[in-house]
Parts: sequence; structure tokens; C-alpha cells
Amino acid sequence: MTIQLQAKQVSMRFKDRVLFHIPSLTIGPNEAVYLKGDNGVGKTTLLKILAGLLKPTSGDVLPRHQSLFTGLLRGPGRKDVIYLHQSPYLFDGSVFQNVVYGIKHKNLDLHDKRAEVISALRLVGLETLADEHVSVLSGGEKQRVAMARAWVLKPSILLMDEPSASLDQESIERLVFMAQDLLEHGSSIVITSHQTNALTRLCRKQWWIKDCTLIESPLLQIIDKKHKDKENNYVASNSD
Ligand SMILES: Nc1ncnc2c1ncn2[C@@H]1O[C@H](COP(=O)(O)OP(=O)(O)OP(=O)(O)O)[C@@H](O)[C@H]1O
Repeated sequence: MTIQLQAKQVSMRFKDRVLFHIPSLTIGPNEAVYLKGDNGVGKTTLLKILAGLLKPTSGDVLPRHQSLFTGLLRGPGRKDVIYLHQSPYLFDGSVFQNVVYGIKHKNLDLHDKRAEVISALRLVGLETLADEHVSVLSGGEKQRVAMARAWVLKPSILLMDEPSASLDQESIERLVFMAQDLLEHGSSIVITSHQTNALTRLCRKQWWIKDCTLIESPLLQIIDKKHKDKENNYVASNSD
């Protein structure tokens, strides 16, 4: 299922400081957005508001066609919208347990759940570490586990906060492959990053937080043939 989120007159203030006021904002269905802006302008804050993890000072963010009343009943956190943290939280357990946790209530038998988790770990290149405890993983590997956990959930909207900050080129390309797969299945993604890279190149729209508001514009990507060939080779070598 894909959904569309709509924000109306959303303002965020910390004490006397107005971080931003956004009159109107829509995400989805099936969009890829690059969210940019200087340090401290409120990118993380906006993603948390969209995910329902933070309440704006004023305004509302609702799935399209959902009434405010239903929204109030739903409680904190927005089902089907996942916020991928800059430094993801993994619980005390193995890599496999961390990824399967997301689908523990899904109506799949154990065999199918295991297959889904192994596919996700293969995509992020961590299948050989499935039984390792997460405490032995590097920062980049933890980020990849968090991405695998998000991918198995097949969210309608995935909000990725600086996903590439601690990743090398190969890991970024693995994330690109997963993000592309979600997009092909109708999900939307929002990516924050201080540098353009293969992930931000997936985006066709830009949100720029500047002067305490958000400016939206289309993002025209210049297809770099050399880069495209490299991505295609990567996909070919990772498809069964
Ligand atoms: N709970 C809070 N109380 C007070 N100020 C806060 C709170 N949360 C965030 N801020 C402030 O709001 C501003 C925006 O923070 P945010 O993390 O959203 O910025 P950002 O654009 O993601 O920055 P960066 O690019 O550095 O990650 C910062 O100045 C931060 O200190």
C-alpha cells in the first residue's frame, strides 16, 4: 500500500527560536525527494515531524484523506512511514534478530520470514554476519542492518536521515539498490545528505530548507553514463 502525506501550515519553534514555517507540503505516492539545507536548519526535525515522532508547534501532518480525529486516535509514530536514524538504534541481539524483529507480526510462516531477512541481508552484503551480535559491527555495517530492517517492512514512505554519512562507496550503492527496489514497488523516499551521491541522484524533487521555510523544486539529474554503467553492473552482479 502506498500513501501520501500532507503537511499544512507546519511550524516548529524551540523556545523563542522559529526553526521553520511550511505552509504546505506533500510527499507521495511514489516520489524520491532530496532534502537539503545547512547544518541546524531543521532537516532532522522535519523528518521526525513527518514520521509522527515529533509534534510540530502548530499545523498538522496527515495521510491524505485521513481526518484529524482518526489521526489523534492513532497515537505516536506513523504506521507505514519509517524514519531511518543517522545513528540507528539496534537492540541487544544478532543481526538476524534485529532484522526479523520488524516483521515478527507479519502474516508469514517462519520459513518465509527467514527467506525475507536473508534476502535483505544479502542485498546489504551482510548475510555472512547474520548470526553475529550487533555489538561487533562497524558503524557502516550497523547502518546497513538498519536499512535491511526498514526494507523488509516495505514502508510506504522511508525517511532517510544522512544515510550515507558513514558509508563507503560500495555500501552507498547497496543502499541505492534497496531504495530503488522500494521505489519500484511504489514507496516514496526522502533523503537528507550534505553531499550529492548515488542515493541523492535517485531523487527527482528537491526540498530546500532556507530562510526558515521550505522551497520545493524539481531536480533535473544529469545522467552520467560512466556512473550509470557502474550502477547497472552492480545490479546485474547482485541479481539472482
Ligand atoms: N529538542 C530540542 N530543543 C531545542 N532545540 C532543538 C531541539 N531539537 C533540535 N533543536 C535545534 O533545532 C535545530 C535544528 O536541528 P536539526 O537536527 O533538525 O537540524 P539539521 O538540519 O538536521 O542539522 P544537521 O545538518 O546538522 O544534521 C538545531 O539548532 C538544534 O539544536
